[in-house]
Amino acid sequence: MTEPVNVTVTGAAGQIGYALLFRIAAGEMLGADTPVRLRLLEIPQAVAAAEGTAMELDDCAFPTLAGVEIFDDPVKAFDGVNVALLVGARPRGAGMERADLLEANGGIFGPQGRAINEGAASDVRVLVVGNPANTNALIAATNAPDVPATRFTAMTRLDHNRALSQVAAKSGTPVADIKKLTIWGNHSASQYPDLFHAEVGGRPGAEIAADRTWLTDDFIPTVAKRGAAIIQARGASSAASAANAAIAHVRDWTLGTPEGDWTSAGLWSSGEYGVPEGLVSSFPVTSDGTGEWKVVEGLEIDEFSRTRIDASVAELTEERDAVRSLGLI
Ligand SMILES: NC(=O)C1=CN([C@@H]2O[C@H](COP(=O)(O)OP(=O)(O)OC[C@H]3O[C@@H](n4cnc5c(N)ncnc54)[C@H](O)[C@@H]3O)[C@@H](O)[C@H]2O)C=CC1
Ligand SMILES: O=C([O-])CC(=O)C(=O)O
Repeated sequence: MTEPVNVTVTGAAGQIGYALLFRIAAGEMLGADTPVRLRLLEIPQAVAAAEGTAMELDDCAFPTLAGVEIFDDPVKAFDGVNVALLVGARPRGAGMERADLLEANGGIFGPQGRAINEGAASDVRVLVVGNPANTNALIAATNAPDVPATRFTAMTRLDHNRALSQVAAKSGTPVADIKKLTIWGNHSASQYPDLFHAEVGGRPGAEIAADRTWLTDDFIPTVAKRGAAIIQARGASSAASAANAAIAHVRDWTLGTPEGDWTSAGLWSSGEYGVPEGLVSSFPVTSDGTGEWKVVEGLEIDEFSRTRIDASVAELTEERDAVRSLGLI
């Protein structure tokens, strides 16, 4: 067995945390040969609940689980961290404006970014799940100036999986035969799920996208508003599907994406596809298993897609400007 990997999960006592921790401990994220040491970060009021989850983790007797520790201090929780899953965030409360939400989350992701800067292992990889995920990743990255900004990513894998499932239902093609879908932009209702470069059972995605009524009135809004639809139906936001997407994001990042396919992730832009440098935006990405995401290059973006990508990027720019004016970055 190799040396255990330190995995810190914030918001560990929340609903995504409960769906996530057991699968990480079972080896589904980093592989069955890689032991993990779980480090759970919670706010003081939720530490007791996290302790209950740790007891259950013990009771599973996972061979890949090398230990569980619980913290209410980010400096301690991120000391020596290799993989950080930033799930805990401040949900939007009644009467809260967007700026209030950004400010409240700045109070979480700023200190967490500084703690990662101070104590993380040199190979640290960070996935931000807590909303607004892209801008929270931007805040954390900006507060960690000694860690490469490309190590901070935001989760759009759930949107990617939702898009796969919608295309499978529309085309009658198994999910396994749908490749090269892309989520562009923000993890919000402005995101753009792009079918034009996809392969659907060996046929070009553009053939399915040719049904413009389905594309614009059904596919795009269904994917973009799926989070709200789940909340409406379940009375709580997506948890098991979000945990599943987080595991897939980290697994592909560290172990590699399948040959002949790509996935979607929110990455620190270096100007690809006209997305201003320093925004955390979703792109089509591959990984060769060396722990670096690469943006897929050279895709042709037509007018239809350009307008939608630009609209989502404009929203990211507004969020960036808002957190800048609040002094959070
Ligand atoms: N990017 C994506 O695709 C998705 C993102 N989300 C977001 O993930 C986040 C978590 O969702 P749930 O687990 O359902 O929420 P939840 O409310 O069940 O759990 C959040 C947990 O975070 C903890 N927390 C709050 N502040 C913290 C801090 N400073 N440090 C450590 N822990 C802290 C809370 O005590 C709570 O236990 C939300 O922001 C949600 O909107 C949810 C689904 C998909
Ligand atoms: O919409 C929400 O609050 C939760 C979320 O991010 C999603 O399910 O995509």
